[in-house]
Amino acid sequence: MKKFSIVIAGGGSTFTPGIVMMMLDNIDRFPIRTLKLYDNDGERQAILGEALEILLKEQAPDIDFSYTTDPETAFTDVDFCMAHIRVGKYAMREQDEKIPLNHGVVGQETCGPGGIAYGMRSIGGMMEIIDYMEKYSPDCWMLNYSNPAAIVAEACRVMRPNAKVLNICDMPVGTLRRMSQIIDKEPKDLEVRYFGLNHFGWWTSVKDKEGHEYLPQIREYVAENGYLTKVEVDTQHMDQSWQETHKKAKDLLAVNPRYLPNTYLKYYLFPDYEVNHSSCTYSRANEVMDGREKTVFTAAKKIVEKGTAENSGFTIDSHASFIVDLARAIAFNTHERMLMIVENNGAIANFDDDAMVEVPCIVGSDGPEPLAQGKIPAFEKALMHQQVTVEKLVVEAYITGSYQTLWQALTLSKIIPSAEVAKNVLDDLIVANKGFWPELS
Ligand SMILES: NC(=O)c1ccc[n+]([C@@H]2O[C@H](COP(=O)([O-])OP(=O)(O)OC[C@H]3O[C@@H](n4cnc5c(N)ncnc54)[C@H](O)[C@@H]3O)[C@@H](O)[C@H]2O)c1
Ligand SMILES: O=P(O)(O)OC[C@H]1O[C@H](O[C@H]2[C@H](O)[C@@H](O)[C@@H](O)O[C@@H]2CO)[C@H](O)[C@@H](O)[C@@H]1O
Ligand SMILES: [Mn+2]
Repeated sequence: MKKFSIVIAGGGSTFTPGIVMMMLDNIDRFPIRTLKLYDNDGERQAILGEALEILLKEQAPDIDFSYTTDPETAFTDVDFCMAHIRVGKYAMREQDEKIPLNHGVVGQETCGPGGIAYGMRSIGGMMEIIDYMEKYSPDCWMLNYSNPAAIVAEACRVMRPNAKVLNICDMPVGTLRRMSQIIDKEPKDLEVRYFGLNHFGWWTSVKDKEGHEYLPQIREYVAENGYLTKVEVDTQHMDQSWQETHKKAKDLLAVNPRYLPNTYLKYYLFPDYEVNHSSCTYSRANEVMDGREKTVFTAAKKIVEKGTAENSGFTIDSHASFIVDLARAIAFNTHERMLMIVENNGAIANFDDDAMVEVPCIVGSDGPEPLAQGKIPAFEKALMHQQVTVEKLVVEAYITGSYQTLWQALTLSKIIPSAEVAKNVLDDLIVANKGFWPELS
Protein backbone atom coordinates (compact mmCIF):
# COMPACT_ATOMS: atom_id res chain seq x y z
CA MET A 1 0.00 0.00 0.00
CA LYS A 2 1.20 3.55 -0.76
CA LYS A 3 2.80 5.37 2.19
CA PHE A 4 1.83 8.99 2.76
CA SER A 5 3.62 12.16 3.76
CA ILE A 6 1.77 14.27 6.31
CA VAL A 7 2.23 17.73 7.79
CA ILE A 8 0.30 18.76 10.90
CA ALA A 9 -0.23 22.54 10.86
CA GLY A 10 -0.60 23.80 14.40
CA GLY A 11 1.99 21.26 15.57
CA GLY A 12 1.91 22.79 19.05
CA SER A 13 -1.82 22.03 19.46
CA THR A 14 -3.09 20.22 22.53
CA PHE A 15 -4.63 17.76 20.05
CA THR A 16 -1.35 16.93 18.23
CA PRO A 17 -0.14 14.04 20.47
CA GLY A 18 -3.60 12.40 20.52
CA ILE A 19 -3.86 12.66 16.74
CA VAL A 20 -0.34 11.32 16.16
CA MET A 21 -1.13 8.39 18.49
CA MET A 22 -4.41 7.85 16.64
CA MET A 23 -2.55 7.78 13.31
CA LEU A 24 -0.11 5.19 14.68
CA ASP A 25 -3.10 3.14 15.83
CA ASN A 26 -4.43 3.26 12.25
CA ILE A 27 -1.10 2.74 10.48
CA ASP A 28 -2.26 -0.46 8.72
CA ARG A 29 -5.20 1.39 7.16
CA PHE A 30 -3.21 4.52 6.41
CA PRO A 31 0.57 3.97 6.09
CA ILE A 32 2.84 6.95 6.74
CA ARG A 33 6.36 7.55 5.42
CA THR A 34 6.92 11.12 6.63
CA LEU A 35 5.34 13.05 9.48
CA LYS A 36 6.14 16.73 10.03
CA LEU A 37 4.86 19.23 12.55
CA TYR A 38 4.57 22.87 11.52
CA ASP A 39 3.79 25.80 13.83
CA ASN A 40 4.65 29.49 13.93
CA ASP A 41 5.40 29.21 17.65
CA GLY A 42 8.62 27.22 17.65
CA GLU A 43 8.98 27.08 21.42
CA ARG A 44 5.51 25.70 22.07
CA GLN A 45 5.80 23.16 19.26
CA ALA A 46 9.29 21.99 20.34
CA ILE A 47 7.92 20.71 23.67
CA LEU A 48 5.57 18.34 21.86
CA GLY A 49 8.03 17.77 18.99
CA GLU A 50 10.82 16.54 21.25
CA ALA A 51 8.47 14.17 23.06
CA LEU A 52 6.95 12.84 19.85
CA GLU A 53 10.41 12.30 18.40
CA ILE A 54 11.17 9.95 21.30
CA LEU A 55 7.80 8.24 21.03
CA LEU A 56 8.07 7.69 17.28
CA LYS A 57 11.64 6.34 17.55
CA GLU A 58 10.26 3.74 19.96
CA GLN A 59 6.96 2.94 18.31
CA ALA A 60 7.38 3.66 14.59
CA PRO A 61 11.08 4.05 13.70
CA ASP A 62 10.31 3.76 9.96
CA ILE A 63 8.45 7.07 9.95
CA ASP A 64 10.66 10.03 9.07
CA PHE A 65 9.62 12.51 11.79
CA SER A 66 10.56 16.18 12.14
CA TYR A 67 9.22 19.51 13.35
CA THR A 68 9.84 22.95 11.95
CA THR A 69 8.73 26.56 11.78
CA ASP A 70 9.97 26.91 8.20
CA PRO A 71 7.03 26.79 5.74
CA GLU A 72 9.10 25.47 2.82
CA THR A 73 10.49 22.56 4.84
CA ALA A 74 7.07 21.81 6.27
CA PHE A 75 5.00 21.94 3.11
CA THR A 76 7.38 20.43 0.56
CA ASP A 77 6.58 16.86 -0.55
CA VAL A 78 3.37 16.35 1.45
CA ASP A 79 0.18 14.51 0.47
CA PHE A 80 -2.02 15.71 3.33
CA CYS A 81 -1.98 18.69 5.66
CA MET A 82 -3.98 18.12 8.84
CA ALA A 83 -4.72 21.66 10.00
CA HIS A 84 -5.64 22.64 13.54
CA ILE A 85 -4.27 26.09 14.17
CA ARG A 86 -5.56 28.49 16.83
CA VAL A 87 -4.53 32.01 15.88
CA GLY A 88 -3.93 33.91 19.14
CA LYS A 89 -3.84 30.68 21.18
CA TYR A 90 -5.62 30.31 24.51
CA ALA A 91 -4.79 33.83 25.67
CA MET A 92 -7.03 35.18 22.90
CA ARG A 93 -9.71 32.52 23.41
CA GLU A 94 -9.95 33.79 26.97
CA GLN A 95 -10.56 37.33 25.64
CA ASP A 96 -13.16 36.05 23.14
CA GLU A 97 -15.08 34.51 26.01
CA LYS A 98 -14.65 37.17 28.69
CA ILE A 99 -15.15 40.40 26.69
CA PRO A 100 -18.75 39.52 25.64
CA LEU A 101 -19.52 38.19 29.13
CA ASN A 102 -18.49 41.55 30.58
CA HIS A 103 -21.25 43.05 28.43
CA GLY A 104 -23.79 40.45 29.56
CA VAL A 105 -23.50 38.49 26.31
CA VAL A 106 -22.59 34.79 25.74
CA GLY A 107 -18.82 34.36 25.50
CA GLN A 108 -18.06 31.21 23.52
CA GLU A 109 -15.19 29.96 21.39
CA THR A 110 -17.04 29.59 18.07
CA CYS A 111 -20.56 31.00 18.62
CA GLY A 112 -21.66 34.65 18.73
CA PRO A 113 -19.14 37.47 19.28
CA GLY A 114 -16.39 35.12 20.51
CA GLY A 115 -16.63 33.10 17.31
CA ILE A 116 -16.68 36.28 15.21
CA ALA A 117 -13.53 37.58 16.93
CA TYR A 118 -11.81 34.20 16.51
CA GLY A 119 -12.93 34.11 12.85
CA MET A 120 -11.38 37.51 12.16
CA ARG A 121 -8.07 36.10 13.51
CA SER A 122 -8.27 32.69 11.83
CA ILE A 123 -8.92 33.83 8.27
CA GLY A 124 -5.42 35.30 7.79
CA GLY A 125 -3.67 32.30 9.39
CA MET A 126 -5.66 29.85 7.30
CA MET A 127 -5.03 31.67 4.00
CA GLU A 128 -1.32 31.73 4.85
CA ILE A 129 -1.08 27.95 5.32
CA ILE A 130 -3.29 27.25 2.27
CA ASP A 131 -0.89 29.37 0.20
CA TYR A 132 2.14 27.49 1.56
CA MET A 133 0.49 24.19 0.72
CA GLU A 134 -0.37 25.29 -2.83
CA LYS A 135 3.11 26.72 -3.38
CA TYR A 136 5.19 23.78 -2.13
CA SER A 137 2.86 20.76 -2.70
CA PRO A 138 0.17 21.69 -5.25
CA ASP A 139 -1.40 18.19 -5.17
CA CYS A 140 -1.74 18.15 -1.38
CA TRP A 141 -5.15 18.13 0.32
CA MET A 142 -5.78 20.07 3.52
CA LEU A 143 -8.06 18.42 6.07
CA ASN A 144 -9.03 21.41 8.15
CA TYR A 145 -10.63 21.35 11.57
CA SER A 146 -9.32 24.73 12.72
CA ASN A 147 -12.12 26.84 14.14
CA PRO A 148 -14.38 28.67 13.77
CA ALA A 149 -14.95 26.16 10.96
CA ALA A 150 -18.08 27.88 9.58
CA ILE A 151 -16.31 31.22 9.07
CA VAL A 152 -13.10 29.54 7.88
CA ALA A 153 -15.09 27.51 5.33
CA GLU A 154 -16.86 30.63 4.02
CA ALA A 155 -13.49 32.42 3.78
CA CYS A 156 -12.10 29.49 1.77
CA ARG A 157 -15.13 29.56 -0.54
CA VAL A 158 -14.72 33.27 -1.25
CA MET A 159 -10.97 33.77 -1.03
CA ARG A 160 -9.49 30.43 -2.23
CA PRO A 161 -12.35 28.82 -4.22
CA ASN A 162 -10.11 26.30 -6.00
CA ALA A 163 -7.96 25.25 -3.06
CA LYS A 164 -8.09 21.58 -2.05
CA VAL A 165 -9.35 22.26 1.46
CA LEU A 166 -11.87 20.00 3.22
CA ASN A 167 -13.56 21.51 6.25
CA ILE A 168 -14.82 19.09 8.85
CA CYS A 169 -15.91 19.16 12.51
CA ASP A 170 -15.81 16.43 15.12
CA MET A 171 -19.00 17.43 16.86
CA PRO A 172 -21.38 15.33 14.73
CA VAL A 173 -18.96 12.40 15.19
CA GLY A 174 -18.92 12.85 18.98
CA THR A 175 -22.70 13.24 19.23
CA LEU A 176 -23.34 10.22 17.00
CA ARG A 177 -21.17 8.19 19.36
CA ARG A 178 -23.40 9.28 22.23
CA MET A 179 -26.52 8.40 20.22
CA SER A 180 -25.10 4.98 19.42
CA GLN A 181 -24.56 4.37 23.16
CA ILE A 182 -28.16 5.36 23.85
CA ILE A 183 -29.45 2.66 21.48
CA ASP A 184 -26.67 0.17 22.22
CA LYS A 185 -25.11 0.22 18.74
CA GLU A 186 -21.76 1.17 17.24
CA PRO A 187 -21.45 4.44 15.24
CA LYS A 188 -20.33 2.45 12.19
CA ASP A 189 -23.68 0.60 12.26
CA LEU A 190 -25.56 3.87 11.80
CA GLU A 191 -26.29 6.17 8.88
CA VAL A 192 -27.61 9.67 9.49
CA ARG A 193 -29.39 12.45 7.66
CA TYR A 194 -28.51 15.92 8.90
CA PHE A 195 -28.73 19.54 7.78
CA GLY A 196 -27.42 22.81 9.13
CA LEU A 197 -24.37 25.02 9.40
CA ASN A 198 -21.29 24.06 11.39
CA HIS A 199 -22.11 23.95 15.13
CA PHE A 200 -25.71 24.75 14.12
CA GLY A 201 -27.75 21.83 12.79
CA TRP A 202 -30.19 18.96 13.27
CA TRP A 203 -30.29 15.20 12.72
CA THR A 204 -33.42 14.24 10.81
CA SER A 205 -32.78 10.50 10.75
CA VAL A 206 -30.55 7.93 12.48
CA LYS A 207 -30.95 4.50 10.86
CA ASP A 208 -29.12 1.19 10.96
CA LYS A 209 -27.94 -0.40 7.71
CA GLU A 210 -31.19 -2.41 7.50
CA GLY A 211 -33.17 0.84 7.48
CA HIS A 212 -34.60 0.78 11.01
CA GLU A 213 -35.22 4.35 12.24
CA TYR A 214 -33.93 5.08 15.79
CA LEU A 215 -34.78 8.78 15.98
CA PRO A 216 -37.92 8.30 18.15
CA GLN A 217 -36.01 6.10 20.62
CA ILE A 218 -33.11 8.56 20.85
CA ARG A 219 -35.55 11.46 21.18
CA GLU A 220 -37.21 9.78 24.15
CA TYR A 221 -33.82 9.49 25.88
CA VAL A 222 -32.69 13.03 25.00
CA ALA A 223 -36.00 14.48 26.27
CA GLU A 224 -35.04 13.12 29.71
CA ASN A 225 -31.21 13.29 29.79
CA GLY A 226 -29.97 15.31 26.85
CA TYR A 227 -26.99 13.52 25.27
CA LEU A 228 -25.46 12.73 28.65
CA THR A 229 -24.85 8.98 28.56
CA LYS A 230 -24.21 6.59 31.43
CA VAL A 231 -21.15 4.82 30.03
CA GLU A 232 -18.53 7.47 29.40
CA VAL A 233 -15.99 6.83 26.64
CA ASP A 234 -15.09 10.44 26.12
CA THR A 235 -13.12 11.29 29.24
CA GLN A 236 -11.87 14.62 27.87
CA HIS A 237 -15.35 16.01 27.49
CA MET A 238 -16.62 15.15 30.93
CA ASP A 239 -15.51 18.49 32.40
CA GLN A 240 -18.47 20.04 34.23
CA SER A 241 -19.14 22.57 31.47
CA TRP A 242 -19.34 19.82 28.81
CA GLN A 243 -21.68 17.74 30.95
CA GLU A 244 -23.94 20.79 31.14
CA THR A 245 -23.74 21.18 27.36
CA HIS A 246 -24.75 17.56 26.72
CA LYS A 247 -27.60 17.83 29.26
CA LYS A 248 -28.93 21.09 27.82
CA ALA A 249 -29.91 19.28 24.58
CA LYS A 250 -32.99 18.26 26.58
CA ASP A 251 -34.23 21.88 26.56
CA LEU A 252 -33.31 22.33 22.90
CA LEU A 253 -35.45 19.32 22.07
CA ALA A 254 -38.38 20.77 24.02
CA VAL A 255 -38.35 23.87 21.78
CA ASN A 256 -38.15 21.83 18.59
CA PRO A 257 -38.96 18.12 19.09
CA ARG A 258 -39.05 17.40 15.35
CA TYR A 259 -35.31 16.70 15.02
CA LEU A 260 -32.27 15.97 17.21
CA PRO A 261 -30.30 19.18 17.84
CA ASN A 262 -26.60 20.02 17.73
CA THR A 263 -25.68 20.94 21.31
CA TYR A 264 -24.21 24.36 20.42
CA LEU A 265 -27.69 25.59 19.44
CA LYS A 266 -28.05 26.28 23.16
CA TYR A 267 -26.00 29.46 22.76
CA TYR A 268 -28.55 30.82 20.27
CA LEU A 269 -31.78 29.58 21.85
CA PHE A 270 -30.91 30.02 25.55
CA PRO A 271 -28.36 32.88 25.62
CA ASP A 272 -29.71 34.40 28.86
CA TYR A 273 -29.46 31.03 30.63
CA GLU A 274 -25.88 30.62 29.37
CA VAL A 275 -24.80 34.06 30.58
CA ASN A 276 -26.35 33.41 34.01
CA HIS A 277 -24.44 30.14 34.23
CA SER A 278 -21.05 31.51 33.12
CA SER A 279 -18.29 33.17 35.05
CA CYS A 280 -16.62 36.37 33.84
CA THR A 281 -13.46 35.37 35.69
CA TYR A 282 -13.17 31.63 34.92
CA SER A 283 -14.33 30.63 31.43
CA ARG A 284 -13.91 27.46 29.32
CA ALA A 285 -10.48 28.76 28.18
CA ASN A 286 -9.35 28.68 31.83
CA GLU A 287 -10.78 25.20 32.26
CA VAL A 288 -8.81 23.99 29.20
CA MET A 289 -5.58 25.77 30.22
CA ASP A 290 -5.81 24.19 33.68
CA GLY A 291 -6.90 20.85 32.22
CA ARG A 292 -6.07 19.56 28.75
CA GLU A 293 -3.20 21.98 28.04
CA LYS A 294 -1.48 21.31 31.35
CA THR A 295 -1.95 17.53 31.07
CA VAL A 296 -0.60 17.30 27.53
CA PHE A 297 2.41 19.59 28.01
CA THR A 298 3.31 18.04 31.39
CA ALA A 299 3.21 14.58 29.79
CA ALA A 300 5.46 15.81 26.96
CA LYS A 301 8.01 17.26 29.39
CA LYS A 302 8.05 14.00 31.35
CA ILE A 303 8.79 11.97 28.21
CA VAL A 304 11.73 14.23 27.40
CA GLU A 305 13.00 14.11 31.00
CA LYS A 306 12.82 10.30 31.15
CA GLY A 307 14.02 9.84 27.57
CA THR A 308 11.25 7.34 26.92
CA ALA A 309 7.56 7.44 26.06
CA GLU A 310 6.86 4.17 27.83
CA ASN A 311 3.85 4.60 30.12
CA SER A 312 3.67 8.20 28.96
CA GLY A 313 0.60 10.35 29.56
CA PHE A 314 -0.10 10.63 25.81
CA THR A 315 -3.35 8.90 24.93
CA ILE A 316 -4.86 7.88 21.60
CA ASP A 317 -7.55 10.31 20.49
CA SER A 318 -9.56 7.46 18.99
CA HIS A 319 -12.58 9.64 18.27
CA ALA A 320 -10.35 11.55 15.83
CA SER A 321 -10.09 8.47 13.60
CA PHE A 322 -12.59 10.24 11.29
CA ILE A 323 -9.54 12.22 10.11
CA VAL A 324 -7.97 9.00 8.85
CA ASP A 325 -11.31 7.97 7.33
CA LEU A 326 -11.35 11.27 5.45
CA ALA A 327 -7.73 10.97 4.27
CA ARG A 328 -8.40 7.38 3.15
CA ALA A 329 -11.53 8.49 1.31
CA ILE A 330 -9.40 10.89 -0.76
CA ALA A 331 -6.38 8.59 -1.11
CA PHE A 332 -8.24 5.35 -1.88
CA ASN A 333 -11.55 6.65 -3.27
CA THR A 334 -13.47 4.81 -0.54
CA HIS A 335 -16.75 6.75 -0.98
CA GLU A 336 -17.02 7.14 2.78
CA ARG A 337 -20.23 8.81 3.98
CA MET A 338 -19.29 11.71 6.26
CA LEU A 339 -20.73 15.02 7.43
CA MET A 340 -18.75 17.84 5.82
CA ILE A 341 -18.96 21.62 5.55
CA VAL A 342 -19.57 22.29 1.83
CA GLU A 343 -21.16 24.81 -0.50
CA ASN A 344 -24.91 24.07 -0.50
CA ASN A 345 -25.60 24.08 -4.25
CA GLY A 346 -29.02 22.54 -3.77
CA ALA A 347 -28.20 19.93 -1.11
CA ILE A 348 -30.74 21.77 1.10
CA ALA A 349 -33.33 22.45 -1.58
CA ASN A 350 -34.83 25.66 -0.16
CA PHE A 351 -31.59 27.26 1.07
CA ASP A 352 -29.09 29.59 -0.64
CA ASP A 353 -26.78 27.85 -3.12
CA ASP A 354 -23.76 29.83 -1.96
CA ALA A 355 -24.14 29.05 1.77
CA MET A 356 -21.55 26.83 3.44
CA VAL A 357 -23.70 24.12 5.03
CA GLU A 358 -23.02 20.94 6.99
CA VAL A 359 -24.60 17.89 5.34
CA PRO A 360 -23.77 14.22 4.74
CA CYS A 361 -21.46 13.74 1.75
CA ILE A 362 -19.97 10.83 -0.12
CA VAL A 363 -16.22 11.42 -0.17
CA GLY A 364 -14.00 10.03 -2.90
CA SER A 365 -10.77 11.02 -4.64
CA ASP A 366 -12.33 14.18 -6.08
CA GLY A 367 -13.59 15.36 -2.69
CA PRO A 368 -17.07 15.45 -1.14
CA GLU A 369 -20.32 15.02 -3.07
CA PRO A 370 -23.16 16.39 -0.93
CA LEU A 371 -26.27 14.24 -0.51
CA ALA A 372 -29.64 15.93 -1.09
CA GLN A 373 -31.45 16.62 2.20
CA GLY A 374 -34.65 18.03 0.64
CA LYS A 375 -36.54 21.07 1.90
CA ILE A 376 -36.22 22.23 5.50
CA PRO A 377 -38.94 23.75 7.72
CA ALA A 378 -39.40 27.48 8.35
CA PHE A 379 -38.09 27.61 11.93
CA GLU A 380 -34.73 25.96 11.19
CA LYS A 381 -34.41 27.77 7.86
CA ALA A 382 -34.90 31.22 9.40
CA LEU A 383 -32.37 30.53 12.17
CA MET A 384 -29.86 29.24 9.64
CA HIS A 385 -30.36 32.17 7.31
CA GLN A 386 -29.70 34.67 10.08
CA GLN A 387 -26.57 32.82 11.20
CA VAL A 388 -25.12 32.17 7.74
CA THR A 389 -25.54 35.87 6.95
CA VAL A 390 -23.53 36.71 10.07
CA GLU A 391 -20.76 34.40 8.84
CA LYS A 392 -20.79 35.95 5.37
CA LEU A 393 -20.65 39.48 6.80
CA VAL A 394 -17.61 38.56 8.91
CA VAL A 395 -15.72 37.38 5.83
CA GLU A 396 -16.80 40.49 3.94
CA ALA A 397 -15.64 42.68 6.84
CA TYR A 398 -12.27 40.91 6.87
CA ILE A 399 -11.79 41.43 3.12
CA THR A 400 -13.00 45.04 2.97
CA GLY A 401 -11.71 46.12 6.39
CA SER A 402 -15.13 47.61 7.09
CA TYR A 403 -16.05 48.49 10.70
CA GLN A 404 -19.66 49.01 9.60
CA THR A 405 -19.94 45.52 8.14
CA LEU A 406 -18.51 43.86 11.24
CA TRP A 407 -20.86 45.91 13.43
CA GLN A 408 -23.73 44.62 11.26
CA ALA A 409 -22.48 41.05 11.67
CA LEU A 410 -22.50 41.39 15.46
CA THR A 411 -25.87 43.17 15.43
CA LEU A 412 -27.39 40.37 13.35
CA SER A 413 -26.08 37.62 15.62
CA LYS A 414 -29.04 36.12 17.48
CA ILE A 415 -26.85 36.05 20.59
CA ILE A 416 -26.50 39.85 20.81
CA PRO A 417 -29.53 41.83 22.05
CA SER A 418 -29.03 45.21 20.33
CA ALA A 419 -26.90 47.26 17.95
CA GLU A 420 -25.68 49.27 20.94
CA VAL A 421 -24.42 46.21 22.80
CA ALA A 422 -22.92 44.96 19.52
CA LYS A 423 -20.96 48.21 19.16
CA ASN A 424 -19.70 48.14 22.74
CA VAL A 425 -18.54 44.52 22.38
CA LEU A 426 -16.96 45.27 19.00
CA ASP A 427 -15.01 48.25 20.31
CA ASP A 428 -13.52 46.15 23.12
CA LEU A 429 -12.74 43.28 20.74
CA ILE A 430 -10.91 45.64 18.39
CA VAL A 431 -8.60 46.77 21.20
CA ALA A 432 -7.94 43.18 22.34
CA ASN A 433 -7.29 41.94 18.79
CA LYS A 434 -4.82 44.64 17.76
CA GLY A 435 -2.20 43.01 15.52
CA PHE A 436 -4.45 39.98 14.82
CA TRP A 437 -7.30 41.62 12.87
CA PRO A 438 -6.97 43.81 9.80
CA GLU A 439 -7.33 47.51 10.65
CA LEU A 440 -11.02 48.45 10.37
CA SER A 441 -12.31 51.80 9.20
N1 LIG B 1 -13.47 21.26 14.19
C1 LIG B 1 -13.35 20.47 15.25
O1 LIG B 1 -14.09 19.57 15.32
C2 LIG B 1 -12.32 20.76 16.30
C3 LIG B 1 -12.19 19.98 17.43
C4 LIG B 1 -11.24 20.31 18.39
C5 LIG B 1 -10.41 21.41 18.15
N2 LIG B 1 -10.58 22.15 17.04
C6 LIG B 1 -9.72 23.29 16.70
O2 LIG B 1 -8.37 22.85 16.60
C7 LIG B 1 -7.51 23.94 16.80
C8 LIG B 1 -6.45 23.65 17.83
O3 LIG B 1 -7.01 23.65 19.11
P1 LIG B 1 -6.15 23.59 20.44
O4 LIG B 1 -7.12 23.76 21.52
O5 LIG B 1 -5.31 22.39 20.45
O6 LIG B 1 -5.26 24.90 20.29
P2 LIG B 1 -3.73 25.18 20.70
O7 LIG B 1 -3.64 26.64 20.97
O8 LIG B 1 -3.28 24.22 21.71
O9 LIG B 1 -2.92 24.85 19.35
C9 LIG B 1 -2.98 25.61 18.20
C10 LIG B 1 -1.58 25.82 17.65
O10 LIG B 1 -1.71 26.57 16.44
C11 LIG B 1 -0.57 27.39 16.33
N3 LIG B 1 -0.79 28.46 15.37
C12 LIG B 1 -1.50 29.59 15.53
N4 LIG B 1 -1.48 30.30 14.40
C13 LIG B 1 -0.73 29.63 13.51
C14 LIG B 1 -0.33 29.87 12.17
N5 LIG B 1 -0.73 30.96 11.49
N6 LIG B 1 0.46 28.95 11.56
C15 LIG B 1 0.85 27.84 12.22
N7 LIG B 1 0.50 27.56 13.49
C16 LIG B 1 -0.28 28.45 14.11
C17 LIG B 1 -0.32 27.88 17.76
O11 LIG B 1 0.98 28.36 17.94
C18 LIG B 1 -0.63 26.61 18.56
O12 LIG B 1 0.53 25.87 18.83
C19 LIG B 1 -8.42 25.11 17.17
O13 LIG B 1 -8.72 25.85 16.01
C20 LIG B 1 -9.66 24.43 17.69
O14 LIG B 1 -10.76 25.26 17.66
C21 LIG B 1 -11.50 21.83 16.11
O1 LIG C 1 -13.74 23.48 24.81
P1 LIG C 1 -12.82 22.51 24.15
O2 LIG C 1 -11.58 23.16 23.60
O3 LIG C 1 -12.52 21.32 24.98
O4 LIG C 1 -13.62 21.91 22.91
C1 LIG C 1 -14.10 22.71 21.93
C2 LIG C 1 -14.41 21.84 20.74
O5 LIG C 1 -15.64 21.23 20.95
C3 LIG C 1 -16.20 20.46 19.90
O6 LIG C 1 -15.57 19.22 19.76
C4 LIG C 1 -15.77 18.26 20.78
C5 LIG C 1 -16.95 17.35 20.52
O7 LIG C 1 -18.13 18.08 20.42
C6 LIG C 1 -17.11 16.35 21.65
O8 LIG C 1 -18.14 15.43 21.33
C7 LIG C 1 -15.81 15.59 21.89
O9 LIG C 1 -15.71 14.50 21.04
O10 LIG C 1 -14.65 16.38 21.82
C8 LIG C 1 -14.55 17.40 20.82
C9 LIG C 1 -13.30 18.24 21.07
O11 LIG C 1 -12.19 17.44 21.11
C10 LIG C 1 -16.18 21.20 18.62
O12 LIG C 1 -16.58 20.39 17.54
C11 LIG C 1 -14.87 21.81 18.33
O13 LIG C 1 -14.98 22.53 17.13
C12 LIG C 1 -14.44 22.67 19.48
O14 LIG C 1 -13.14 23.17 19.24
MN1 LIG D 1 -16.37 21.73 15.70
